[in-house]
Amino acid sequence: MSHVNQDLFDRARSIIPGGVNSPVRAFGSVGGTPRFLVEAHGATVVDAEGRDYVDLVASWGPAILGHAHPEVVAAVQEAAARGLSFGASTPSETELAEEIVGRLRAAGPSPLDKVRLVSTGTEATMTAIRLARGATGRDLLVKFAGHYHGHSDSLLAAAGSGLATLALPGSAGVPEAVARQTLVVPYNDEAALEAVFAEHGDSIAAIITEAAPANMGVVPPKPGFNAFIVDLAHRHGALVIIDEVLTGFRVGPAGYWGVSRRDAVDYQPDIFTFGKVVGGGMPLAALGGRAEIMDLLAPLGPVYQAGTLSGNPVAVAAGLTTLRLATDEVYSALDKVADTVSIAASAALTEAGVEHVVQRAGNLFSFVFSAETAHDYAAVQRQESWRYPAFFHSMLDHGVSLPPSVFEAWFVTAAHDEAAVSRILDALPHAARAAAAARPAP
Ligand SMILES: Cc1ncc(COP(=O)(O)O)c(C=O)c1O
Ligand SMILES: NCC(=O)CCC(=O)O
Repeated sequence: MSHVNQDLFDRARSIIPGGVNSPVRAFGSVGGTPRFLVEAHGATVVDAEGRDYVDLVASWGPAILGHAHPEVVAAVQEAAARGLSFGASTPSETELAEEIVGRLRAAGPSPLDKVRLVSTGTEATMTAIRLARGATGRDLLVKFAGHYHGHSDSLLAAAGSGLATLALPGSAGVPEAVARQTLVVPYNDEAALEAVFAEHGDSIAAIITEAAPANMGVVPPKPGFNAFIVDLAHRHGALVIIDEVLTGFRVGPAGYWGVSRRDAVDYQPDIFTFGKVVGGGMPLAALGGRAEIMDLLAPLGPVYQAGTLSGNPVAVAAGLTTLRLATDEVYSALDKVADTVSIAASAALTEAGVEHVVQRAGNLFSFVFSAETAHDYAAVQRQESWRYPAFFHSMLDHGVSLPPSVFEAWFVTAAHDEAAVSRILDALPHAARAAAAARPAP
């Protein structure tokens, strides 16, 4: 038995808190040794012991074309050879902004006129909130329980992703005065949202929502819920921030907003946030909205936002090339892989007698170990989540890397070809039987 991953983890833990630079990587809720990755191509990741896995994490979303797509790598190499960072405007950042705006416009009348590039999803949502507060002159923010919008102070209350995995209600270090400015509402609950607006409507700057939540597992909005949010907020003079950091340009060419339009659901939010796919695997994210809101940002307006590495030319090259390669055919391929894998996983769980529901939003999906579809964070938390570690480790033993938490979506890529999918399908029955045999901790 090789101990390379364990040795690397021990060494990392002695010098990096928890051995990781982002908590979700630590295998905290599934146990065992995180795989230290050294390479990734297409649908495959390779660990430091030389073992390869079919990857269903996709760098938590960005790798929509698969890892190290040759054209993306070539674009990055070319850009790098011309200079890593200038701290000045470049032609390509305007091209990327045009590509983002154009994608939404192609899907219908769009509230996205202007875009600013930043480096992480956290920065995008943090800036969006500041902008909403600047635009409205109000302080309160409404977010939904189980949604994750990055790790800025205002957004860690009842957050999904790593906080769900580690069962943390929020974070230490957030000043009470800041925490009080965030009101948390159960998701998909129109009455609860109306009650919050009835009480605080005059003071609410914005509601922020994941376009389709995928950080407590996947919990799609009920039909019309996003439109309801926008209508209610606008009636009270509040703005709506649609967070598409995870869904944007992954579930469709115009993100989940575009998917909703295809289903004849129209809503016009005020600010969008994007990340992950838009940077093609490099640190790049964006926020955008109507011109009169975006022009409140410095240097035109009074809302300050900046970044030494914002619009970094190497990251822009990765993002622009990725988006240009992410054609309608790519999105159809992703949908098909998502269908095949989710149906097969469900069949395997049924065959093994494990109660579960497939939760799905576009090509994003996950499973709750429960008899009922989950519409909110409380329902997701009620599932038999103790079944997941056995399921996860069985998949890993059979060469498939899943997100190491039941509270995360599974990510497919356009590089999941027949061979990759058949490896997943072969692994599933074993994992389903392991989930069936699992028992809750005493
Ligand atoms: C919906 C959503 N918003 C924001 C973020 C934060 O992005 P980042 O990790 O790039 O800061 C994430 C994921 O990390 C996310 O899934
Ligand atoms: N769904 C979880 C994420 O997207 C976050 C990844 C991270 O925080 O490392």
